Amino acid sequence: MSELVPKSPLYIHHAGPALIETPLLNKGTAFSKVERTNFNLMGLLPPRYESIEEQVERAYLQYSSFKEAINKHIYLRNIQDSNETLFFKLLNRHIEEMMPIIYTPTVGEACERFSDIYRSNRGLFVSYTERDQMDDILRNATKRNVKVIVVTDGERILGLGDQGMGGMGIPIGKLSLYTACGGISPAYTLPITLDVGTNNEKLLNDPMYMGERHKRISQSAYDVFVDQFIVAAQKRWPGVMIQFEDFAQPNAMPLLKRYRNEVCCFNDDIQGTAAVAVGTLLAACRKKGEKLSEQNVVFVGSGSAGCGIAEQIILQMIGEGLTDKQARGQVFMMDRFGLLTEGMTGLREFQEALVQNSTNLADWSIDGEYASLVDVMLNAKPGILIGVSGVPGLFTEEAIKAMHKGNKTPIIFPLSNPIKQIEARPEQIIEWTDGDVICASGSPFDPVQYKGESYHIAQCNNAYIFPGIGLGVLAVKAKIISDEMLMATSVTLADSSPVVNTGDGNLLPNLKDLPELSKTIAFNVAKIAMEQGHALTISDEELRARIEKGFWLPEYRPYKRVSV
Ligand SMILES: O=C([O-])CC(=O)C(=O)O
Ligand SMILES: [Mg+2]
Repeated sequence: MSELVPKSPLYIHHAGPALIETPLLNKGTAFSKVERTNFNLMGLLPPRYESIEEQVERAYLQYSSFKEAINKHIYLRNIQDSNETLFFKLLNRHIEEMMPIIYTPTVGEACERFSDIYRSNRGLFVSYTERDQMDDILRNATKRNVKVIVVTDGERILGLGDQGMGGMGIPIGKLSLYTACGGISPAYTLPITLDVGTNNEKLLNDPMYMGERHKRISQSAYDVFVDQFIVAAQKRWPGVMIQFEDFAQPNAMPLLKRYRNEVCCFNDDIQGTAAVAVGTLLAACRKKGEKLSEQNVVFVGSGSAGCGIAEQIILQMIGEGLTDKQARGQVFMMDRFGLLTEGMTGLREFQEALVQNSTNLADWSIDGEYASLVDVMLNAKPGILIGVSGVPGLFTEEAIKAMHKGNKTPIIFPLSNPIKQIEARPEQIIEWTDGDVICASGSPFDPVQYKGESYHIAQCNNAYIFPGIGLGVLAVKAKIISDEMLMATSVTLADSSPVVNTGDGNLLPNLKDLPELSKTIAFNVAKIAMEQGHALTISDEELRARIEKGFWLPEYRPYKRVSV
């Protein structure tokens, strides 16, 4: 359809080699004869004129010649750094195959080996030692009209811990999905890494490591530095949306609290993961014909992601009629010491609100001093188990079997990424429950074959959520991102569950349907933003038209030269 609509020309200054070397503008062999003449490109390209379709075909052949996922990743990143339109066309064509390559799980390895596989620059590296030049650094961004920033400090990359400057792979991967699935033009996106050092000894001792070679700076210096960055970014691109990504627990929640009412921002690991988890849980409960508020829920992992999901579940349960106290009584948080209970010391503020009180546990029988996962399974008889620990193997056979004994068709989500950090693999969970389970994971898995049946594993990943948030925020220029806007994303996701809607099919929409889902999420997010007075007010038709018209598609536009 889009091919049939004549594209309006883009007026550009670049010409000659500089044009071919600008990834946002480069068309490679697709530059027409007229363009090659007008922009001084004659002789710089092989003589044949190709369509983007032909370019995609060649790129896919080259891509397929690589066996290892990391080499495929390097190849795709190279295309992205030389021709963004082609990169996104290729990605759109093969999203199911390529998402695990540009995103989790392969992006985890790309972060761990960032310095080894480094090819060319993308985004901004804002390092602590260069903080006096912050404004200059931001001015150097090759994109002038930035609307979405994903920023990390590399301290908690997926479940892989501190990757220092190598964490940059994550903002790059997330923003690729903003474009591929959320239609945000790559001209509007900017990945940023705040390099404040690393406590990863392996990196500090690695001669190849390209980041700042010192331990992470002190908390007080860190707070001032992040503040300086947020202020500078808002000054450079007023109203820019900022997604905090993969910050470690001690900083993630405080940063969110500090900025969420001041600037348009959210934390993907706390709020994005909570939104996708609640949306997927709502769909799973509807599939069972039950309510979320009827379930006991157990978390393995009580960091900011786990507690973020727990609070969102509690809100949902309250919405379904429970009191706050009743809802909290149904949510059980475990960390490395066992179940979080009243009176435990050393808990963070956001964990304090989620401890179990002793009256609730009065009739529990447990083996040791603290309740183990098996104890919790046997006593709480949860319908839902969620893993956000980053520790592989924590869902043991004994615990899963104990859960299944107390609950028919349990809902089990091992969400830790990448795959090597997962609490239990889907095929194990299916075997231990004899196939009587609803399972979703954070990273992608092939369908599991068990006793002649095929089990599709939903990928309960915040990628279902954040592209739509960005699209909605941009459509109405939202000033902040409220809890209600996030809640709307969960409900939208649950409402688009194929199995809920048709009684058949998967728990979550297919990845190739993400652009359409993002548009619906964007519409619902923007509506709430307008209702709450966080955005400009426009009619539904206008909103729909903006989302549709603003949705960037990877097609080459004709170029005209800016006359000087
Ligand atoms: O990046 C992903 O796949 C999901 C996520 O935010 C995380 O695990 O930190
Ligand atoms: Mg993350």
